[in-house]
Amino acid sequence: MEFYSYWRSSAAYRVRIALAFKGMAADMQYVHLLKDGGQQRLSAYKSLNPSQLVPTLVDGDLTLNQSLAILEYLEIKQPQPALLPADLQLALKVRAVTLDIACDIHPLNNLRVLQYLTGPLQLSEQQKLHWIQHWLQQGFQALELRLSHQAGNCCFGDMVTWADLCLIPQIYNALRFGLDMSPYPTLWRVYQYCQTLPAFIAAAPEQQPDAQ
Ligand SMILES: O=C(O)/C=C\C(=O)CC(=O)CC(=O)O
Repeated sequence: MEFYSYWRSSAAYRVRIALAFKGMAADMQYVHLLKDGGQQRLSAYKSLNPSQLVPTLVDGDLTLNQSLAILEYLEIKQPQPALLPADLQLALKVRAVTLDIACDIHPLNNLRVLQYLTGPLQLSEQQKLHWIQHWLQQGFQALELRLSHQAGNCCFGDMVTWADLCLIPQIYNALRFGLDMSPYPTLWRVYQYCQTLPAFIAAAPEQQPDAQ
């Protein structure tokens, strides 16, 4: 398998955690989102992923974008150790949390959106930061309420699931932008716990060879 990653991409970070957790090897390919005007825009990468986003996974004939689809592929290819609960209702709730993060939080603060705010829309850095923190706060408030009753060490009891794979990179991103995490004690507790697990440590942005 080849995996196209960027150290600070929270979508790539989700998949790196899954690869490490399942002990699956991948040939890492690095796409620098800022260098050369954004290497994701170079034609070689664009032909692999017309969305010009990371991550992309290539496994034989299969070229797959979207981190959640890639997580699903890895789960099918190597079911153990599982990252989804066996209980159907719980597994669906895990999926809903992944969508809360991947659809409703992360895209609003993604690089291309921020570049559009400060480029064509001419927002100041301070206005950009306000935008970022506003959407993080909205998303995290809902997640805190949703998870406070069911979280243990992880979002769903003590089992590491896709929800944690999405949450921890999103909190990493929030910390980058100076978000105060004190209103979200459950999310913060899960973050602290997951940071002690080997798969999360190995997948962390600062551990990647393309980190600078
Ligand atoms: O400033 C940079 O290093 C460029 C890009 C990113 O971090 C990736 C993102 O767009 C944020 C994210 O995925 O959470």
